[in-house]
Amino acid sequence: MKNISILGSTGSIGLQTIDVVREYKHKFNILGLSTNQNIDLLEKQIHEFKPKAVCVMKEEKAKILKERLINNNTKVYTGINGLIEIATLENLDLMVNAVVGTIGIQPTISAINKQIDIALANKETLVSAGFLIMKLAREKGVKILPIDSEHSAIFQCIQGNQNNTISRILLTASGGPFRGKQKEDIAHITPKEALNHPTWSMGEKISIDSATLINKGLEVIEAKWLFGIEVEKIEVVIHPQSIIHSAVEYEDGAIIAQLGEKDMRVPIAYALNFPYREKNSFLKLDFITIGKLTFEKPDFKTFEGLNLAFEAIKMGGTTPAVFNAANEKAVELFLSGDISFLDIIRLIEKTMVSHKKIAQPTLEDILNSDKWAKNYVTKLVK
Ligand SMILES: NC(=O)C1=CN([C@@H]2O[C@H](COP(=O)(O)OP(=O)(O)OC[C@H]3O[C@@H](n4cnc5c(N)ncnc54)[C@H](OP(=O)(O)O)[C@@H]3O)[C@@H](O)[C@H]2O)C=CC1
Ligand SMILES: CC(=O)[C@@H](O)[C@H](O)COP(=O)(O)O
Ligand SMILES: [Mn+2]
Repeated sequence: MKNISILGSTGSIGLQTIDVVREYKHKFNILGLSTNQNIDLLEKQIHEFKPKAVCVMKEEKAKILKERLINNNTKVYTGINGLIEIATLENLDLMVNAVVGTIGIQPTISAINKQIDIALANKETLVSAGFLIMKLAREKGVKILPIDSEHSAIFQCIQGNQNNTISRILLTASGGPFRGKQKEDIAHITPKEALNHPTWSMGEKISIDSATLINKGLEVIEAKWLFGIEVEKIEVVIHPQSIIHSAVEYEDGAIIAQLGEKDMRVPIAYALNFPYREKNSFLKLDFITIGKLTFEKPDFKTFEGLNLAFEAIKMGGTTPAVFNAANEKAVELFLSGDISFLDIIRLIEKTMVSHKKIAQPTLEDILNSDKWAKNYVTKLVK
């Protein structure tokens, strides 16, 4: 039995992780769960899995849940300290980080310090603090197992090839709901249109990131840290069918790709069962039904956010943290109807220009830069 905690168990990845646990009931025991505020769903999960402890980020919601669980053995925590508690519970073997945004940084670092392996969906954590996290994980001998579909694909393609040099990573992208559009076509699109992802069903924030192609920018940075590869060797390829989840080219010209249905439970199950592949009931890919797979160059002119991501990682230091934080805040403002779709990019750019980079940041510098960038974007919009 592997003891796991799921941070963000009420979200898209969280729920699919729960599904994976149901699929392999005999293999996993849930010790901890967490939500931002969805206590109704968390309560159902508590009754099903009887975890030792849960965290409800919002204090007022945590209070209500505590009252509902008066005769229950599950402990209810709240706030960032509560989230860290769930990430570091005694006897935990694996922490699944499925929260959205940089709130995931501190629990990840705390779990690594306790030598708990991480299954990581929360890409913002690596984009912002990748250098510190990967260094700490190496020092503590902790595994960071990717859940993000492209990174899981790359991770699968490098198994058994660790002694060979990668010449190129082919990072696939669906192109999002506005693939093929010009800037003027997307200037006035609504959140509903932007949330309509062509191939995946995901949480709101990542869906908007896919629409701006910033998701791919975040993923380039995530891949750099996870696989220790220069960004110059990462090529973004638009692949509208989302069947090839990414590929790795070696020096001899051989390209190894990972393919599969558009089902996040496959990379989640791989991370949870690593290094084993366990049988499951998930839908399998049928080549004949797919017919053909196509590829295109990304449109950097329309989707400038992708350029900004490359710029941010080349600048290094606290710049990727600022790029990420400005995006997080701008996406929130777009979803609440306060700014337009193209404002997302304008706000990130302005924030990056005004930022005074710290070249060798500590964790505190990164958390401060994150806070600064989010406040800066808020002020720009007021
Ligand atoms: N969805 C997908 O298919 C994929 C997602 N990812 C990445 O995985 C991560 C999660 O994405 P996704 O599942 O789509 O997101 P969702 O928005 O669906 O879920 C996020 C989860 O985190 C909780 N949460 C949100 N804000 C906070 C906060 N401030 N403090 C504590 N908990 C919080 C939510 O609680 P509540 O329910 O109360 O809102 C929810 O449980 C993201 O980093 C995303 O980029 C990567 C690849 C694919
Ligand atoms: C499922 C997954 O991993 C997402 O990150 C997905 O890749 C988003 O689709 P885009 O390729 O459109 O960004
Ligand atoms: Mn992805």
